[in-house]
Amino acid sequence: MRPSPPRCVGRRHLKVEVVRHCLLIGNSRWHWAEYQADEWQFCHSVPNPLKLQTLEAPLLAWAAVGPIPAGVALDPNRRLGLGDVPLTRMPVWLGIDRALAAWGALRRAHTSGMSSSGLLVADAGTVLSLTRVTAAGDFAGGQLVPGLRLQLRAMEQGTQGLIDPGIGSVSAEPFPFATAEAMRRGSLQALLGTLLEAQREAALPLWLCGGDASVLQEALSQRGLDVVHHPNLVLEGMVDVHDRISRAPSL
Ligand SMILES: Nc1ncnc2c1ncn2[C@@H]1O[C@H](COP(=O)(O)OP(=O)(O)OP(=O)(O)O)[C@@H](O)[C@H]1O
Ligand SMILES: CC(C)(CO)[C@@H](O)C(=O)NCCC(=O)O
Repeated sequence: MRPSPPRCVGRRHLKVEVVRHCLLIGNSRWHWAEYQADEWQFCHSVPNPLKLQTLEAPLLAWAAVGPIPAGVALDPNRRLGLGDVPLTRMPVWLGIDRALAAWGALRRAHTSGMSSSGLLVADAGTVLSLTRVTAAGDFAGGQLVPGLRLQLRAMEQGTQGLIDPGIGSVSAEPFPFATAEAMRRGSLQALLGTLLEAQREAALPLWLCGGDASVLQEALSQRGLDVVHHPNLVLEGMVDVHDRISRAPSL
């Protein structure tokens, strides 16, 4: 997708290409797609309203599941909603990040000839969302479970004796002695169990994205389950949806 032709400034051969952005406001972090030098790159930051003010050009598109800080001016005409995502049978309450991840995966599957059946898409973010889609693009339900970091935080908040050890490497020991290690191992096991069981029940290829995807992919592969790992499915889906909208003839 090429968002706009490069702007020519001054002499005929001097081209200045404006960097363009899409933004997904997540529950904890902000996720950016950046178009520069003919390619899209993806990065993740803490919520960063200041960056919005310093962009060279207005956002191409944005969406949000997390809070939009007061005073942040985002163009409502550039906001993507469920109606923009070419999936069917989506309930109105579905999170836009789930729809975009599912669309990103389905699109990739079509392109690579992997779409004979449906897909199970896991977005391992603040909440790990599982979203099932049919090969025809129908939303077909899912599951939601607290993500790794949220589980650790919840254990501190809900108890007297536990302290959130923060994200860090998870020990290979299945039954660690140390509390912090036991919390991390237990939280990872909860996600692995959810994914293994869901994949078994759905009998569909499992696609994985989100902040905890790489640690999960490695652990799943050790347990004999190969997943399709593309960390930025949500942003890829968003860029594609924006591309379709901007190419569509206006009425
Ligand atoms: N620098 C980081 N800051 C926060 N979380 C991180 C970081 N690096 C990896 N993670 C992991 O990423 C997970 C959060 O995933 P991600 O950033 O994709 O989602 P999010 O923006 O927090 O939420 P959403 O799912 O709404 O997009 C956490 O469980 C955490 O373990
Ligand atoms: C499930 C989350 C929190 C995942 O980010 C988000 O997609 C959301 O707020 N969804 C709304 C409820 C739903 O998707 O069923």
